[in-house]
Amino acid sequence: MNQETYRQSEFARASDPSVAAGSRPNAISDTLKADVRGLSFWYDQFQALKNIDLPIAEKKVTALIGASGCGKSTLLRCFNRMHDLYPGNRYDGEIVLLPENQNIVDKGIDPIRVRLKAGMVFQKPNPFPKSIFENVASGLRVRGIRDRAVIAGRVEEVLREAALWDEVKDRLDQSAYALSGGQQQRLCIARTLAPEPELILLDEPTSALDPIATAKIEELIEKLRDHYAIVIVTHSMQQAARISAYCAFMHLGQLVEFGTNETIFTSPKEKRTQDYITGRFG
Ligand SMILES: Nc1ncnc2c1ncn2[C@@H]1O[C@H](COP(=O)(O)OP(=O)(O)OP(=O)(O)O)[C@@H](O)[C@H]1O
Repeated sequence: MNQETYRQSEFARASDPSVAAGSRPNAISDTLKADVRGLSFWYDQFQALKNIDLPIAEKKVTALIGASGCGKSTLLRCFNRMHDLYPGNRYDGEIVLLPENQNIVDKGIDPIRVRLKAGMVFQKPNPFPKSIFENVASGLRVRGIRDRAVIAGRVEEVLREAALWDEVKDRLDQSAYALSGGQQQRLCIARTLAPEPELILLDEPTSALDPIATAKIEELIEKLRDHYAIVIVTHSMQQAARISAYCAFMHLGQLVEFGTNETIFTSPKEKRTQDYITGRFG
């Protein structure tokens, strides 16, 4: 265990007296970027998440898997407080962002600030009806950056990071809608990277794309994971196996099993996990 990981596990014990040393569920040896602790969530009367404990490792991909309706997207949306847009929705428990030790589902924390820290990319590419340049630049202006040279430099930087620069550098003023679906999705990823998020949330980011565009997004995720903590919802077991370091299998709002990619796909402990990954249900 490295020093930072040790410090964090000590922190987890110290800040949660109900968790005895060494008995914390789903403990991992990697440095944590976020820690979901006893998280429950309600859409009005309906409880969609039940007491979830889930560590999110820094600079790794964590995949949320499970049958339709099990709560994957609901959990992902808690990380950027998207549920706050609807009154009646309610969280209980914590998602602690580390190392700042901030519970991002605490009502006292401004959801807009949370969204700058946790950027989300959706199933269908959703660029703004603006130019390619403006799609990325608008994320910087939200952060209060006004200097045109700084904005132009950062736009180029993130378009390069999103592996899109070479394809768009000569047409930055064109509408984002003129791009292919795969390019639009990489533009949405660039837009998410612009304000320098701490966490990247991907909700089935390739489900609307063809195999070639999917491969490009997966290549991109493999590069981004060197720099960011990434949480991805995917229905593709092959995709989860290819790109994730950790997997969380969910069922009916509960986290049934969490482990390294290798454990989940080769020797899951729970029969329900085994049945799902082998295609026996879902
Ligand atoms: N806005 C909402 N209001 C009420 N219930 C909702 C809402 N959104 C989702 N649900 C319910 O919460 C549960 C979890 O849904 P969620 O979309 O998180 O599942 P999922 O695992 O992401 O499914 P899928 O793989 O089909 O996207 C489901 O029972 C769903 O019907």
